Amino acid sequence: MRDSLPYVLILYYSRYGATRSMAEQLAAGVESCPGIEARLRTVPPVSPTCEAVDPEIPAEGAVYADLEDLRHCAGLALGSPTRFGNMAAPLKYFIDSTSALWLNGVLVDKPATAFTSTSSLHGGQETTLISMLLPLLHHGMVYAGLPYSETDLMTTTVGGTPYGASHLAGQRSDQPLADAERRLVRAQGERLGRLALALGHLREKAS
Ligand SMILES: Cc1cc2nc3c(=O)[nH]c(=O)nc-3n(C[C@H](O)[C@H](O)[C@H](O)COP(=O)(O)O)c2cc1C
Repeated sequence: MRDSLPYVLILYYSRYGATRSMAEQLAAGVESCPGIEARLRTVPPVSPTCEAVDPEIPAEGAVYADLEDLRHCAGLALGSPTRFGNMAAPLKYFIDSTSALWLNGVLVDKPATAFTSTSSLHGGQETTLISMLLPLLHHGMVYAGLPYSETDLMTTTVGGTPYGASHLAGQRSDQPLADAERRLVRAQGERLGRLALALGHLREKAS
Protein backbone atom coordinates (compact mmCIF):
# COMPACT_ATOMS: atom_id res chain seq x y z
CA MET A 1 0.00 0.00 0.00
CA ARG A 2 1.44 3.41 -1.02
CA ASP A 3 1.80 5.82 1.92
CA SER A 4 2.11 8.98 -0.19
CA LEU A 5 0.43 10.32 -3.29
CA PRO A 6 1.95 9.61 -6.71
CA TYR A 7 3.72 12.62 -8.19
CA VAL A 8 4.57 14.15 -11.52
CA LEU A 9 8.20 15.25 -11.66
CA ILE A 10 8.63 18.67 -13.28
CA LEU A 11 12.30 18.77 -14.12
CA TYR A 12 13.50 22.04 -15.60
CA TYR A 13 16.47 24.30 -16.13
CA SER A 14 16.02 28.06 -16.11
CA ARG A 15 18.73 30.70 -16.20
CA TYR A 16 16.56 33.86 -16.18
CA GLY A 17 13.28 32.61 -14.74
CA ALA A 18 10.96 32.29 -17.75
CA THR A 19 11.05 28.48 -17.89
CA ARG A 20 10.71 28.39 -14.12
CA SER A 21 7.48 30.41 -14.25
CA MET A 22 6.15 27.90 -16.81
CA ALA A 23 7.15 25.03 -14.50
CA GLU A 24 5.20 26.61 -11.64
CA GLN A 25 2.07 26.97 -13.79
CA LEU A 26 2.40 23.41 -15.03
CA ALA A 27 2.63 22.29 -11.40
CA ALA A 28 -0.62 24.13 -10.64
CA GLY A 29 -2.22 22.22 -13.52
CA VAL A 30 -0.99 18.87 -12.18
CA GLU A 31 -2.25 19.70 -8.69
CA SER A 32 -5.70 20.56 -10.00
CA CYS A 33 -6.05 16.78 -10.47
CA PRO A 34 -7.22 15.13 -7.24
CA GLY A 35 -4.95 12.27 -6.16
CA ILE A 36 -1.61 13.40 -7.61
CA GLU A 37 1.09 15.89 -6.62
CA ALA A 38 3.67 17.93 -8.51
CA ARG A 39 7.34 17.75 -7.57
CA LEU A 40 9.46 20.63 -8.93
CA ARG A 41 13.16 19.96 -9.40
CA THR A 42 15.93 21.73 -11.26
CA VAL A 43 19.47 20.90 -12.39
CA PRO A 44 22.73 22.77 -11.73
CA PRO A 45 24.42 24.78 -14.47
CA VAL A 46 27.38 23.22 -16.28
CA SER A 47 30.54 24.90 -17.52
CA PRO A 48 33.37 23.99 -19.90
CA THR A 49 35.63 23.58 -16.86
CA CYS A 50 34.05 21.14 -14.47
CA GLU A 51 36.14 21.53 -11.32
CA ALA A 52 33.55 23.77 -9.70
CA VAL A 53 30.90 22.04 -7.61
CA ASP A 54 27.65 23.89 -7.06
CA PRO A 55 26.24 24.11 -3.52
CA GLU A 56 23.84 21.23 -2.85
CA ILE A 57 20.93 23.61 -2.31
CA PRO A 58 20.45 26.28 -5.01
CA ALA A 59 20.09 29.89 -3.84
CA GLU A 60 16.53 30.10 -5.19
CA GLY A 61 13.91 28.04 -6.97
CA ALA A 62 13.46 24.29 -6.80
CA VAL A 63 16.07 21.97 -5.31
CA TYR A 64 18.25 19.83 -7.55
CA ALA A 65 16.85 16.60 -8.91
CA ASP A 66 18.41 13.23 -8.25
CA LEU A 67 17.83 9.91 -9.95
CA GLU A 68 15.47 8.78 -7.20
CA ASP A 69 13.09 11.67 -8.07
CA LEU A 70 13.01 10.29 -11.58
CA ARG A 71 12.81 6.61 -10.61
CA HIS A 72 9.64 7.01 -8.55
CA CYS A 73 7.71 9.56 -10.60
CA ALA A 74 4.33 8.69 -12.11
CA GLY A 75 4.90 11.14 -14.97
CA LEU A 76 7.54 13.59 -16.14
CA ALA A 77 7.56 17.12 -17.59
CA LEU A 78 10.87 18.40 -18.96
CA GLY A 79 11.36 22.15 -19.29
CA SER A 80 14.23 24.05 -20.85
CA PRO A 81 15.01 27.41 -22.41
CA THR A 82 15.69 27.12 -26.12
CA ARG A 83 19.42 27.25 -26.80
CA PHE A 84 20.31 27.32 -30.47
CA GLY A 85 17.10 25.47 -31.23
CA ASN A 86 17.86 22.74 -28.71
CA MET A 87 17.46 21.99 -25.01
CA ALA A 88 20.00 23.61 -22.67
CA ALA A 89 23.16 21.66 -21.81
CA PRO A 90 22.48 21.39 -18.04
CA LEU A 91 19.26 19.46 -18.67
CA LYS A 92 20.91 17.26 -21.31
CA TYR A 93 23.80 16.64 -18.91
CA PHE A 94 21.38 15.40 -16.26
CA ILE A 95 19.51 13.22 -18.76
CA ASP A 96 22.81 11.69 -19.84
CA SER A 97 23.24 10.43 -16.27
CA THR A 98 20.07 8.30 -16.44
CA SER A 99 21.47 5.15 -18.10
CA ALA A 100 20.88 3.01 -15.00
CA LEU A 101 17.18 3.86 -15.09
CA TRP A 102 17.05 3.17 -18.84
CA LEU A 103 18.74 -0.24 -18.37
CA ASN A 104 16.02 -1.22 -15.91
CA GLY A 105 13.15 0.27 -17.91
CA VAL A 106 11.86 2.22 -14.91
CA LEU A 107 10.23 4.94 -17.02
CA VAL A 108 8.58 2.60 -19.53
CA ASP A 109 4.84 3.31 -20.00
CA LYS A 110 4.90 6.48 -17.89
CA PRO A 111 3.56 9.67 -19.51
CA ALA A 112 5.84 12.60 -20.32
CA THR A 113 5.73 16.04 -21.85
CA ALA A 114 7.98 19.05 -22.48
CA PHE A 115 7.87 22.85 -22.38
CA THR A 116 10.20 25.64 -23.47
CA SER A 117 10.81 29.38 -23.47
CA THR A 118 12.45 31.48 -26.19
CA SER A 119 13.46 35.08 -26.80
CA SER A 120 12.09 35.14 -30.35
CA LEU A 121 8.90 33.78 -31.86
CA HIS A 122 10.52 31.69 -34.57
CA GLY A 123 13.65 30.89 -32.58
CA GLY A 124 13.16 27.14 -32.35
CA GLN A 125 10.37 26.34 -29.87
CA GLU A 126 9.22 23.25 -31.73
CA THR A 127 12.72 21.92 -32.41
CA THR A 128 13.58 22.31 -28.72
CA LEU A 129 10.45 20.45 -27.68
CA ILE A 130 11.33 17.68 -30.10
CA SER A 131 14.90 17.57 -28.76
CA MET A 132 13.41 16.83 -25.34
CA LEU A 133 11.02 14.25 -26.78
CA LEU A 134 13.90 12.10 -28.09
CA PRO A 135 15.36 10.88 -24.77
CA LEU A 136 11.84 10.42 -23.40
CA LEU A 137 11.08 8.00 -26.24
CA HIS A 138 14.35 6.17 -25.65
CA HIS A 139 13.20 5.68 -22.06
CA GLY A 140 9.94 4.15 -23.33
CA MET A 141 7.77 6.97 -22.05
CA VAL A 142 4.39 7.85 -23.59
CA TYR A 143 4.68 11.39 -24.96
CA ALA A 144 1.68 13.69 -24.52
CA GLY A 145 1.75 17.06 -26.26
CA LEU A 146 -1.13 19.53 -26.33
CA PRO A 147 -4.29 18.59 -28.26
CA TYR A 148 -6.12 21.15 -30.44
CA SER A 149 -9.15 20.72 -28.20
CA GLU A 150 -7.21 23.38 -26.26
CA THR A 151 -8.56 26.10 -28.54
CA ASP A 152 -5.89 28.63 -27.54
CA LEU A 153 -3.64 26.66 -29.91
CA MET A 154 -5.67 27.95 -32.85
CA THR A 155 -5.48 31.62 -31.89
CA THR A 156 -2.26 32.21 -29.97
CA THR A 157 0.02 34.88 -31.38
CA VAL A 158 2.76 34.08 -28.84
CA GLY A 159 3.71 30.64 -27.46
CA GLY A 160 1.79 27.36 -27.52
CA THR A 161 2.37 24.38 -29.81
CA PRO A 162 0.88 20.90 -30.21
CA TYR A 163 4.32 19.53 -29.24
CA GLY A 164 4.04 21.14 -25.80
CA ALA A 165 3.68 24.51 -24.14
CA SER A 166 6.01 27.35 -25.06
CA HIS A 167 6.54 30.93 -24.04
CA LEU A 168 7.74 33.97 -25.92
CA ALA A 169 9.82 35.63 -23.19
CA GLY A 170 11.36 38.46 -25.26
CA GLN A 171 14.94 39.64 -25.72
CA ARG A 172 15.53 40.00 -21.96
CA SER A 173 13.51 36.94 -20.99
CA ASP A 174 11.33 39.26 -18.91
CA GLN A 175 7.90 39.04 -20.54
CA PRO A 176 5.32 37.45 -18.23
CA LEU A 177 3.31 34.51 -19.50
CA ALA A 178 0.50 35.69 -21.77
CA ASP A 179 -2.98 34.52 -20.77
CA ALA A 180 -3.10 31.95 -23.57
CA GLU A 181 0.37 30.64 -22.69
CA ARG A 182 -0.63 30.28 -19.04
CA ARG A 183 -3.86 28.45 -19.91
CA LEU A 184 -2.01 26.10 -22.24
CA VAL A 185 0.78 25.17 -19.82
CA ARG A 186 -1.77 24.61 -17.05
CA ALA A 187 -3.86 22.42 -19.34
CA GLN A 188 -0.71 20.48 -20.18
CA GLY A 189 -0.07 19.91 -16.45
CA GLU A 190 -3.65 18.86 -15.84
CA ARG A 191 -3.53 16.43 -18.75
CA LEU A 192 -0.23 14.97 -17.59
CA GLY A 193 -1.66 14.50 -14.08
CA ARG A 194 -4.70 12.66 -15.45
CA LEU A 195 -2.57 10.47 -17.71
CA ALA A 196 -0.12 9.70 -14.90
CA LEU A 197 -2.97 8.44 -12.72
CA ALA A 198 -4.57 6.44 -15.54
CA LEU A 199 -1.34 4.81 -16.74
CA GLY A 200 -0.33 4.15 -13.13
CA HIS A 201 -3.55 2.14 -12.64
CA LEU A 202 -2.89 0.22 -15.86
CA ARG A 203 0.68 -0.63 -14.78
CA GLU A 204 -0.60 -1.81 -11.38
CA LYS A 205 -3.20 -4.04 -13.06
CA ALA A 206 -0.57 -5.54 -15.37
CA SER A 207 1.90 -6.31 -12.57
C1 LIG B 1 23.29 30.25 -25.38
C2 LIG B 1 21.89 30.71 -25.65
C3 LIG B 1 21.26 30.32 -26.81
C4 LIG B 1 19.96 30.75 -27.10
N1 LIG B 1 19.35 30.33 -28.24
C5 LIG B 1 18.11 30.78 -28.54
C6 LIG B 1 17.47 30.36 -29.74
O1 LIG B 1 17.97 29.53 -30.50
N2 LIG B 1 16.25 30.90 -30.02
C7 LIG B 1 15.63 31.81 -29.20
O2 LIG B 1 14.55 32.29 -29.51
N3 LIG B 1 16.20 32.18 -28.01
C8 LIG B 1 17.42 31.68 -27.67
N4 LIG B 1 18.00 32.04 -26.49
C9 LIG B 1 17.22 32.84 -25.53
C10 LIG B 1 16.52 31.98 -24.46
O3 LIG B 1 15.90 30.85 -25.03
C11 LIG B 1 15.45 32.79 -23.76
O4 LIG B 1 16.02 33.94 -23.18
C12 LIG B 1 14.69 32.00 -22.71
O5 LIG B 1 13.48 32.66 -22.43
C13 LIG B 1 15.49 31.86 -21.41
O6 LIG B 1 14.74 31.09 -20.50
P1 LIG B 1 14.99 31.22 -18.93
O7 LIG B 1 14.47 32.60 -18.50
O8 LIG B 1 14.17 30.13 -18.33
O9 LIG B 1 16.46 31.06 -18.69
C14 LIG B 1 19.28 31.60 -26.18
C15 LIG B 1 19.92 31.99 -25.00
C16 LIG B 1 21.23 31.55 -24.74
C17 LIG B 1 21.89 31.99 -23.45
